[in-house]
Amino acid sequence: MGVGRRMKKQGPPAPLDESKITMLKKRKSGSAEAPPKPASAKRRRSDADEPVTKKDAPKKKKVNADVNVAPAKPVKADKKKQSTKPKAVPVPMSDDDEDMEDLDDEEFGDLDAVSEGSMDSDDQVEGLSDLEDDDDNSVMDSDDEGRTREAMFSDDEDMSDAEERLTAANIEGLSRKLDLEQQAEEEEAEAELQEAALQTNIAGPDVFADQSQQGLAPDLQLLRQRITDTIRIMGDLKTLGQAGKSRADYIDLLLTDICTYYGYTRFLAEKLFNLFTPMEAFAFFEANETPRPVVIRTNTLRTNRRSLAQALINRGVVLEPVGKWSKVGLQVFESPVPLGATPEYLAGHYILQAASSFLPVMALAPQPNERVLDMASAPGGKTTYMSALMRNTGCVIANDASKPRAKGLIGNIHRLGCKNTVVTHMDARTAFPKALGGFDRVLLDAPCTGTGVISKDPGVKTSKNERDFLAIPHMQRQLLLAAIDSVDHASKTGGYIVYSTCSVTVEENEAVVQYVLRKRPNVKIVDTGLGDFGSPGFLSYMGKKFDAKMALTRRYFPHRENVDGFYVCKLKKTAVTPVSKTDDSVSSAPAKSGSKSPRASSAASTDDEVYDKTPILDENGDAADFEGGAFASFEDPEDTERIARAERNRIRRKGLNPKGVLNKPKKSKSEAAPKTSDSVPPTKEEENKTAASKKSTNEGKGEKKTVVKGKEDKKPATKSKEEPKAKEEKKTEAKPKAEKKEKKAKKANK
Ligand SMILES: C[S@@+](CC[C@H](N)C(=O)[O-])C[C@H]1O[C@@H](n2cnc3c(N)ncnc32)[C@H](O)[C@@H]1O
Repeated sequence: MGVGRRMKKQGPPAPLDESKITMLKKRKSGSAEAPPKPASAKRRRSDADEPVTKKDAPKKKKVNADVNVAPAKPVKADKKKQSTKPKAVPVPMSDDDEDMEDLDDEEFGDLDAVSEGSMDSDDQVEGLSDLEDDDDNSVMDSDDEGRTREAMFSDDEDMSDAEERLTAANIEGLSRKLDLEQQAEEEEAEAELQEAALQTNIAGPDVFADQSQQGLAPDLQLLRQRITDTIRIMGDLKTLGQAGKSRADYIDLLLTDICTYYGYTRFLAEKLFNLFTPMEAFAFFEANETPRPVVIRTNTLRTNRRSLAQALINRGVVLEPVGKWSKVGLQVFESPVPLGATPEYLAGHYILQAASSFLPVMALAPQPNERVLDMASAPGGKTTYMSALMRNTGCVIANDASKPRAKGLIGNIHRLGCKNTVVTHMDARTAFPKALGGFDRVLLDAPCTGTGVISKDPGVKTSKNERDFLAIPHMQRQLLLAAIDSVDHASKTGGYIVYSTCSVTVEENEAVVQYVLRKRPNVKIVDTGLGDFGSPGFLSYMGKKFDAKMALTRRYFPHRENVDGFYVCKLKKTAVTPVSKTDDSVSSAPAKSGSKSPRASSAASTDDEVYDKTPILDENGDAADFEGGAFASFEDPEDTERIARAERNRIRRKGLNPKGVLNKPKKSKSEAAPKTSDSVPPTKEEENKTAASKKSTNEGKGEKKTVVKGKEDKKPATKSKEEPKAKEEKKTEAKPKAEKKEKKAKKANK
C-alpha cells in the first residue's frame, strides 16, 4: 500500500498502477457480489463517489457555508471551532490515507481514474453533505467509517456517535475549505502584488534612468523589474513610451538587460528575441532557466509501460504518463534511486530520453520490415525507438560521424536489445547514398546549435556565434539533400524523410527545408502526424517567405509545451531527383573536367550537391532488384552481386563510368603494371596473378616474403634507397671470401 499511497500524495496521478488496479478490480468485483447492506466505508464511498466527484464542488461550499452560519446546528459550528486545533494534527493525513485506500478499492475502474487525487476530498465532501442532508442515509450507515472516526477522534469519546461523525466530517470539510480559501487568498495576494508592481509605473517608468548604474554588479531584482517594465511599455509605446525614445531604443535596452540577466551573448539574445513578441521572448528566456521534466521511454522490445511503471513505483519512483500523445513515455517527478542505474535501466527496460525527442521518430513512423536510415544517430535515443517500433524487424542503419558518440550508441543498442540495427561511422554528407541508398525512410536528426536545449546546456548562451549559424545550417542542408537522395521514392511502404533539430532558429529549420525544396523538387512537405501538439512552422520570417506547406512542420518550445525546443519536418519523396535539377543546383564551382557522368559531374561540382541513387540501381537500371535484396541475408550469390555493385559505385565515385571501365578489354601484364591509387582496383584474378608472379620473383631472389611487400611495390623510391645498401653489404660479405681465395692461390703457388 505504501507505494501507491506515497505516489498519490506526492504527485497527481497514478494512472499507471495497473497491476494493482487489476487486483483491486478483482477485489471490487468481489465486494460487488457482497450484500449491499454491510454499511461499510466502502459502501459509503461507492454510493457517493462516482456521481459525486463532479457535482460535489458546489455542494461542498454549500455545506461548509451552512456549517459556518447555520445556528440550527450549533453543535457542528462548535465542533468546527474546536477542530481548528486538531486540524494540524495528523487527522487529515489519516483521512487522506483512508480515502486513498478507498480509492484504491473502488475508484480504479480505469487507469485514468486513479489520477484524480481530488476525488479524495470530493468523497469526503459528499459524505459530509449526505450527512447533513439526510440523517439516516447510507453515509451514516457506514459502520466502518464510524469506527475509523472513533479511533481517530478518541478525545471526543463522550460524544454521541452521530455527533462524532458530524464532527469528523465537519473538521475535514472545514479543514479542506480553509486550505482552499488560504490558497485562493495567497493566489489573489500574489496577483495583486504583481498588478501593483505594474501599476506603480502606470505612466511609463523611466527605464532608461537606471542605466547610470552600469559597471556595478547588477541588481538582478531591479534588472528583472526593468525587463518587465520595458516589455510593458513596448506593448503600448504610444501611451507609455518616453518622449524621444523609439521602439529601437527600448529593444536595445531590453536586449542589454536580457544579456546581463540571463547571460546570453548579444548576438544570440537578439536572434532568439526576434522569434517572438517581447513578452513571449521573456517567457522563452525564463523557461530556459528551468529544467524540463525528466522523461523515460519504455523500451517495448523488453517490457511494457505498465510493468515498467509498476517496477519503478516499487522502487519509490513517482511518475506518470508523459501525456496522451505518447504510449511509451513516463514523466518522472521524483526518484530515490538514480534512474540511470536501476536494474530495470541496466536490463534495458527504458532509456532516459527527452519527451521532444520522441517526436521525430513518431513522425517518421518506421514500419516493421522496412529499411531505415538514421543518419546522425548517436547516442541512439531515436534509433532504439525506431528499432522498437519496427519490432526488431527490417533493418536500421544507425550512422554517426563521431566515433566516441558511436560507442555510446552501440552501448544503448545492446542494452535495449535492438537486433535489427547496424552501426556505421561515416560522414553522412558524403557516405549516403553513395555507400547505401534506397531506404524506405530516413531520419535526419541533424547536428544543430542546440538553442532548444539551453536549459540542459547553458553553454549555448555564449558559445554559439555568427560563424556557427552559417556553418551549421550549411551542413544541415548538405545532410538533408543526402537524406532525400538516400530514400527510395518508389518504396511501397515509405518514401519519407524526417528532418529534425533541437534548435529553434529559423536558419536551422524552415530555411533549411526551404532550401532543399528548391534543390529537390521531387520532395514535398507532408503532415507530421503529430496532431495539434506544438505550433506550426513559420510561413515567413524577417521578410522571407516560405513554402505554404511549411505550416505542416512543427515547432516545440520550452515555454509553450514544456519540452525542449524542437523542430520536426516530414517530407515525402515523389520521384528520383532529376539529373537536370542536380545540375541546376550547381553553385559556383565548375564541374570536374573530364567527367562524363552528369551525376558525377554535378556531385563534384559543388559541395552541397550529392548524387541521387535512389535506390542504387543495378547494371540494368533495375530498382526492383533491391526489394528485400540490399539488406537481406548475405548469401554467397547475392554477395557476389553486391560486391560487383560496390565496385561499380567505387568507380563512379572516382568520376569514371563503371560500364566503360569494367567492359574495357583487360590489358596485358606489362601494360597493367603501372597502376596508381586512382586507377580501377584490380579484380581478384588479377590480384592472384600479380601475387603469384611477385612471390616467384621474390623466391627467386631468395628474399623473405613480407607483409609490406605491396607497399614496397608502390614505393620504388624506398626500394632504390635500399638497393645500394644491399650491394654494399654483399660487397663486405664478398671481401673475406676473396682474401681467402687469394691466400689459397698463394699457398698453391708456393
Ligand atoms: C542531434 S545529435 C543526434 C542525436 C540522436 N539522433 C539521438 O536521438 O540520440 C547529432 C549527431 O550528429 C552527428 N553528426 C555530426 N555531423 C555529422 C555528419 N556529417 N554525419 C553524420 N553524423 C554527424 C553528431 O556526432 C551527433 O551525434
